[in-house]
Amino acid sequence: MLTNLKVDPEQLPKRVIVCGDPKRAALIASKLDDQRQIGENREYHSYAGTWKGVEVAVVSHGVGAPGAAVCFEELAKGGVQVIIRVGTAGSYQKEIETGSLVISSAAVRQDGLTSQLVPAGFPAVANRHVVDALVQASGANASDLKVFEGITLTLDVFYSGVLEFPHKQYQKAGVLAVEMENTALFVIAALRGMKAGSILAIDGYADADLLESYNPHTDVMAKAIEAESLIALDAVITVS
Ligand SMILES: O=P(O)(O)O[C@H]1O[C@H](CO)[C@@H](O)[C@H]1O
Ligand SMILES: O=c1cc[nH]c(=O)[nH]1
Repeated sequence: MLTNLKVDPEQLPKRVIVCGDPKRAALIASKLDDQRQIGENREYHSYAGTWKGVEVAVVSHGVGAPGAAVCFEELAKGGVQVIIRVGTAGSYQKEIETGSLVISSAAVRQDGLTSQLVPAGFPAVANRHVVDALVQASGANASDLKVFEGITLTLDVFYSGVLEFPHKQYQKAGVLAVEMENTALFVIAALRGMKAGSILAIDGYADADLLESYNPHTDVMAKAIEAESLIALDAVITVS
């Protein structure tokens, strides 16, 4: 039994969709055939079923890299081979508007977790086959939504303290979006031999004021999350 997920590895499919929010996990899982819950403990809610005839799991990892890392490590222990994160993020570029999608090709390691796992120069990169599969699946599922591909940033901070967010320098460097778990996913996947990728629905422009207007519970976001979920499900079953 996987200790924190409380999932029996024998019941765990080798292809997994992960997301922060347990309710989003339930929503994505509801699209599967033969859907069943295979675990529930803390923020980790796990489901299994089939998508277009292929066994897939959906697991929530909560907010932030350390808790998510526990999830990703236990999925690796359970024999998982392909993981795609279906997340939300703030935009770093004005042309990437609310409701757009971003496929992360790599993530800047501004989190604390990965610096305790690997040296500073170790890259956090998505698997190229997973990125390709996400781009391919976007063609069929994104319809009128704009889809971007590029570097994202992972931060530990959601509400700032007395220090300023590092948004401006990364906006200038061409980073597309900011979220809180991609580096943990990409580094742990590299260490444990899993293929990982991430697609993000944009919930606003990330400047110092974003958190005052932050609202991921709108119709525009629901549409983007629906589209990215279908894209990720199609992609996760095509990666070999
Ligand atoms: O929507 P999820 O997948 O949780 O992703 C983003 O949303 C959370 C912050 O509200 C963080 O977990 C961040 O990475
Ligand atoms: O970390 C996050 C997640 C969503 N939106 C943000 O602005 N930041």
